Amino acid sequence: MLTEKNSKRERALIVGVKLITDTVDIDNSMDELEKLVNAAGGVVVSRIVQKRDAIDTAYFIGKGKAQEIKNYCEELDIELVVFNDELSGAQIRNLEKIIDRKIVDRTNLILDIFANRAKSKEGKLQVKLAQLKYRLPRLVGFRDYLSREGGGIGTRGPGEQKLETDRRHILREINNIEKALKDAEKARSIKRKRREKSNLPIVALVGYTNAGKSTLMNRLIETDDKTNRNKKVFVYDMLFATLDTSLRRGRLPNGQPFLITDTVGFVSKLPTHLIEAFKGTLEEVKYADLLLHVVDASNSDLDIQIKTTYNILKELEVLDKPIITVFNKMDKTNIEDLIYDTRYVDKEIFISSREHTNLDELLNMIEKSLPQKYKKVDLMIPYNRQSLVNYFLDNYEVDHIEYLIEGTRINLSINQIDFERYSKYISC
Ligand SMILES: Nc1nc2c(ncn2[C@@H]2O[C@H](COP(=O)(O)OP(=O)(O)OP(=O)(O)O)[C@@H](O)[C@H]2O)c(=O)[nH]1
Ligand SMILES: [Mg+2]
Repeated sequence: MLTEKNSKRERALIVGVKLITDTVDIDNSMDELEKLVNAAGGVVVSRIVQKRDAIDTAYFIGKGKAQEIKNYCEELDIELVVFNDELSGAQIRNLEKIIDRKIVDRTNLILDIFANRAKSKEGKLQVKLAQLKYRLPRLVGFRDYLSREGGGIGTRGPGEQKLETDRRHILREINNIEKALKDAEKARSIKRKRREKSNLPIVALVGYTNAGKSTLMNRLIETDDKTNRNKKVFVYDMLFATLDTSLRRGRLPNGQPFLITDTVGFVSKLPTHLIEAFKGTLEEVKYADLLLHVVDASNSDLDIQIKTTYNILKELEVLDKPIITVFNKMDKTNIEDLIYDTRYVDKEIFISSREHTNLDELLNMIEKSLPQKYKKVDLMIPYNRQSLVNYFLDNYEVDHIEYLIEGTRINLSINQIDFERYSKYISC
């Protein structure tokens, strides 16, 4: 059943619990957990779903089931058991005692993927902070397998030995990282101020992981002819391909340039510490004029994607911004088959970034939804008003500049205030 390549990967069993009161589609949630295991470099050999009235405080799934899992692990040569929910330190310890395998919960798995993927210094610090906060109340539970040989999934990130030192040391480290992140935030706000001077409207791409945000970003930047400064972003069929925010330029049908920012994808039950830690990076969303909420229309559970994103946007306090819900991957599904809770969708559009379907319509919608703060103008500035040219060069992205006999001709998009102030220089 396993391929050559898979045989070197850690073999995992995934375990989910469906409570009687749960409304989530457990199969879909387990499919996602399997993808998360793959993204962490493991291979899922088997899965178990248990229906319960309530969670078992000591063992999460109950002692009998844990014993069953132990036998399963021996039979199928499984090294790792991954739970679809967050476990307490005591539950991890108890389960490890019975199952005698590494126990990783969903939170730790996601943190592990992030730890492996983070590239920027800030990204690494953010993940490390979330990991330390997750591990702090679970130190005792973790001691056992962190000291085991091998490491692997669930053990990467902050140095294992460090976790073996005392709580106070970890608290001090958390403190230091928080300070370093504050500094990084300051640096980012300086950069942002510089960008704000360019006065370009900002469109932020948000949504569930693997929905196609980066693919759409690459399509949108193709609208700008100055492509040499517009590097494409990374697209991959894997959860959490994008971890760092990036900013590129696009152009609306009316010629107005705009900035697009891609962000880290969301997933259901995203660890709170991680959201907390990533709030700095996600803050870019706060400065956007418009949000494009990208949804993978081909996924069977649209509501999970939509509500997860909605809740995170709510936490970031950005729900008052205009939002267009972009149903992507329409090449894989039909509009009639889409079932979702319309309460979370205001304006919507159905596209395929891969097949370039309906992108023009999307650009028109973006144009209409962006606050009309900017107007494209062609100005002729006499030579005795050269300081004005300098003002435009310093404060705006100038599309074109030409020095003619009668003065400086300059093409650019300006805000409403400047439009009124300098309307007498408009040449056409
Ligand atoms: N069929 C189809 N596949 C698409 C479409 N758009 C994106 N994809 C594929 O979906 C996968 C994920 O695309 P990304 O653009 O990396 O998704 P993302 O939302 O940026 O994902 P993260 O960065 O992981 O959050 C890739 O394999 C894309 O090729 C589409 O319109 N149709
Ligand atoms: Mg991406």
